[in-house]
Amino acid sequence: MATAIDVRGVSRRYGSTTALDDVSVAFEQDVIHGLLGRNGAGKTTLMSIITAQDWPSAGQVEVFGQTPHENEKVLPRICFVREEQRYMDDALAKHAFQAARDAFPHWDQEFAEQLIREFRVPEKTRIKKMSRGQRSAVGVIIGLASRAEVTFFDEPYMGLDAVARQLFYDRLLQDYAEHPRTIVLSSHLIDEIAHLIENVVVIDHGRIMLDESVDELRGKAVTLVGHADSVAEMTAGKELLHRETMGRMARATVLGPLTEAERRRVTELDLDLVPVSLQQLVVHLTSREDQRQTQNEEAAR
Ligand SMILES: Nc1ncnc2c1ncn2[C@@H]1O[C@H](COP(=O)(O)OP(=O)(O)OP(=O)(O)O)[C@@H](O)[C@H]1O
Repeated sequence: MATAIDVRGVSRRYGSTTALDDVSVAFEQDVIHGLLGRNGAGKTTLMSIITAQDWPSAGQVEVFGQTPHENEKVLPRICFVREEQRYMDDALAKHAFQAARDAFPHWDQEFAEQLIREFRVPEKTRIKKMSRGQRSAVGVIIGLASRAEVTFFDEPYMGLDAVARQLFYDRLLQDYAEHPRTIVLSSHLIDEIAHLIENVVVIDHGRIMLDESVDELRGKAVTLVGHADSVAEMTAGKELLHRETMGRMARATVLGPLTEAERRRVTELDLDLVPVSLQQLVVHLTSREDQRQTQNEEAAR
């Protein structure tokens, strides 16, 4: 698979704050990536640098093999939709759509009009006067209809209500299936976007903690549900991520795939194997990685 975005040794300091600390990561082409991390982790900073809206203090970024900064060959191929998108003071939604139509070579006007109807965007209202959700919808529509080869959504859907959010996820997946492209969705709500993403990049304190395919990640743990004694037998000696009991029943998530023999025993014990929550897995793996990095730093001192 080809690489769409290559970030090498990127750091970004704002005064005494290190927003990104020697970040190296590659985003594969034509894949939906999740860029996950807690508040202040460095997600927006990383996206701003890749999309040439900010400069790194050190390191390099390439999009399709070229530096995006001040590069007219690359910039029209990148769309960055952010929650607090700024528009001209008296701009109406139709002005924002018109500007996007001019900026993005693959813009699909018919698709944009369909989305405007579906998201119920009042085209003749000043964007400044719109509700937060309506403003979010303007960004989401631009992100989808631009069909940019690399599209970043920086939590633009946070202002959307449940119906509009579902609509965004549905349209994103449908359109991506017909027009594959590189999409990066940033969020701190992992389970909310877990069904959309194929690859997970987790950032914390400006450092990459995890970069893995969702399938590989899910294969790293199993959740067992059934009689508490049977669950206890199967989880003995394993690293436990989560356990809850409900009367005589238990539900436990353990790290590590099961062997063939263990799988047979699971069937004998009449236990159910259910999909693992990506959120639990990411939280666990990143806190473990965090401890490891802290220990390494202490050892180096
Ligand atoms: N322009 C700036 N000036 C000073 N500090 C900044 C600036 N932009 C970001 N930071 C700091 O850099 C760190 C990373 O911020 P960033 O916005 O990238 O995080 P984030 O992961 O997008 O967070 P959130 O999920 O809360 O949006 C934070 O500590 C933030 O305070």
